[in-house]
Amino acid sequence: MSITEKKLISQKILELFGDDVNFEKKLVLSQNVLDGFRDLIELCGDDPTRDGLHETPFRVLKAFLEYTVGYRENPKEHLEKVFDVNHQELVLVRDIEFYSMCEHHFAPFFGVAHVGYIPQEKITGLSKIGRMVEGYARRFQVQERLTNQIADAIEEVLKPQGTMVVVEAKHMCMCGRGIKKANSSTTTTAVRGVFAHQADARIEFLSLLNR
Ligand SMILES: Nc1nc2c(ncn2[C@@H]2O[C@H](COP(=O)(O)OP(=O)(O)OP(=O)(O)O)[C@@H](O)[C@H]2O)c(=O)[nH]1
Ligand SMILES: [Zn+2]
Repeated sequence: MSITEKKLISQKILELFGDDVNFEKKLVLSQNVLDGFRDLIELCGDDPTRDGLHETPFRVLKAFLEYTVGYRENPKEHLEKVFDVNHQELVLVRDIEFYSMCEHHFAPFFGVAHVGYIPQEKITGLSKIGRMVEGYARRFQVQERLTNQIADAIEEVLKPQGTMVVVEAKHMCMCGRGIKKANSSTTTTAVRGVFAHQADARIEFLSLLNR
């Protein structure tokens, strides 16, 4: 790579991490990552210097920062905007779309989360539940952990009577490679408080979901 190209790449990395206190470390890591992606392209059988692929390693680096933006926030904090409203029945926010990254293959998995809770004293803004889901999804994940983290965040911040989360997702690592089951999808649940102890509460949640 020419000196001009190296300078250009350092400039782009500076734009990404210029404000970061660990800039020097991130510069070295980024350069290593770019070298790694170039090697990967070559290993797969293509030429990393050809026109269409030349800028791909940097694009992939940027895309990965976007897939994992959740590491750079505390998703629970979104829920902390609470209101004291006397509502003692189920609040269900359904079909919250998310896009996550399987930690085993770095392949996407995506779908919807349905998040329900029965408040005690506090409720939160509905959009904040979506923001919290996004914060946990945008990491290297497995679906079960994602499901539990969503439930635990609601429990910890809102201290409700109970929380129930259902996550439905499609895993590209099962569709496009490996076992290649393109139509398969996975459903996971997490229940806390009254949802763990009372079948009626779970039935109400599921019947609303299946309407
Ligand atoms: N439980 C769970 N498993 C997942 C998730 N995402 C991917 N996996 C699984 O992680 C497992 C990794 O298995 P390994 O045998 O180590 O890897 P592999 O040889 O690539 O496996 P195959 O996918 O079967 O080809 C696979 O069975 C995946 O289906 C997830 O969110 N939850
Ligand atoms: Zn996977």
